[in-house]
Formats: sequence, structure tokens, C-alpha cells
Amino acid sequence: MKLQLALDRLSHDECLDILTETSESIDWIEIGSGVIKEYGMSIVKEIRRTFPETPIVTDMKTCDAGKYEAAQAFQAGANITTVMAFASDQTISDMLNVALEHEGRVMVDLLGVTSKQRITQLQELGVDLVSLHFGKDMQQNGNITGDIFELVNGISGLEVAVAGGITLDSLPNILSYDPTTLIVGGGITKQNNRKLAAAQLKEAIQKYERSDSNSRS
Ligand SMILES: O=C(CO)[C@H](O)[C@H](O)COP(=O)(O)O
Repeated sequence: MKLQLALDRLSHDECLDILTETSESIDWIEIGSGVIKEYGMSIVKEIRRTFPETPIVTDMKTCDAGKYEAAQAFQAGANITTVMAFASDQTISDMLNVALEHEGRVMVDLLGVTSKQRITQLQELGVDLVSLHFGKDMQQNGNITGDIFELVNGISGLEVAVAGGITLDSLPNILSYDPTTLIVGGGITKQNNRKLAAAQLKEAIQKYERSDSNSRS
């Protein structure tokens, strides 16, 4: 299980500082939509140069003009870029094709999706990576729970990331659904000791994986 650090609502310097502090514990760097809107592709290029070995997810949340936005992201150094599930099939197909040209991947953000039929359609387009997303604004009225996994329950052949206010406290419940990637923003970036928060999350994931593999053997 990967730990993806989401850099959202942060200044340029905060992004770089947090990455330096947490780099030992995180697997994937997500450059959040707000950070991209503020600093554009220049911050993606800079983070690519500074952390050449760590996969970068650009949270473009593309909803149209998929070919152009995917090319922008991959040319700047992204390994994975995001598209909203409600985007047209053409947008998503175009992005998958651009990803192929750049040896990159597309993560489909399932925010707002309630029907399993859309998941099947996405798979037919060639999608193999999705993120279950309890949005930032939804977090004002509740917390992420295991119910979010119902959308992908029984569906095979998908890597499933999950995001939305995950912290060390809410982690145990989420871990039991075995997502392939845990996306954590504020649970690291808004903590007093960000290095420690990232290390504790990583340790909790590793501990879960050890106990899970023991219980299977
Ligand atoms: O995509 C996002 C917001 O749209 C965030 O990256 C995602 O929600 C993770 O951040 P947090 O853990 O702070 O909720």
C-alpha cells in the first residue's frame, strides 16, 4: 500500500519544506489542484528536479481538454495525472492515450460518482486506477468512513486509492478495505510535526500489512 502525500492549500516554500521533511516516509507526491492553479507547471517541474526518484501525481482534476492537460502534466514531469470521472469518455480516452505515449498513468477521481455502472464504463475505456474521494467541502459535514468503498466492492482489476481527511485516527478503519494507495493531505501537512505524522502513518500501514500477511499465511 502506497502513501501519497497531497500538497494542497500551501505556498511554494511550504510544499518544498514539507517534501524535504517527509520524503523518507512517502511513496508518491501529489501536487494538489490549488497548488497547480497558483504556481502552474513550474512547481511540477521544480519538484520533479528536486525529487527525481519519487513518482509525482498531478491532481489536475481535468474535466475537459484532456489531451492538452495530460500532455502538460506529463511534459512537466508527472507520472500520474488525474481526471474527473464525470468527464466525457472522449476526454478520458484521450488522456489514457497521452499517458501511454509518456509511459504515465491516469487516475480517475470518483468524487460525486454513485453508480457502479460508471466504474464499469471506465474500465471499458481502459481505466485501471481510480480514487475514492470524500471531498474537502464534504468534510465540513462529516468524515470519511468505510462506506466509501461500496462503490468498488466486487469489482476486480482496479487499483483503488482513497482520499478525504484521512488521519492517524481514521486510518485503521480505512486500512481494513485494502486500498492500493492512501492519499493524505492535512493529516500530514497541517500537523505540528509533519515528519513524525508521515512516519507514523507509514509505520501504521506497514504494521497493518505485516499483520494482514500473517493472517493470510
Ligand atoms: O483532492 C483533494 C482535495 O480536493 C485532496 O488532495 C484530498 O482530499 C486529500 O487531502 P486531505 O487529506 O486534506 O483531505
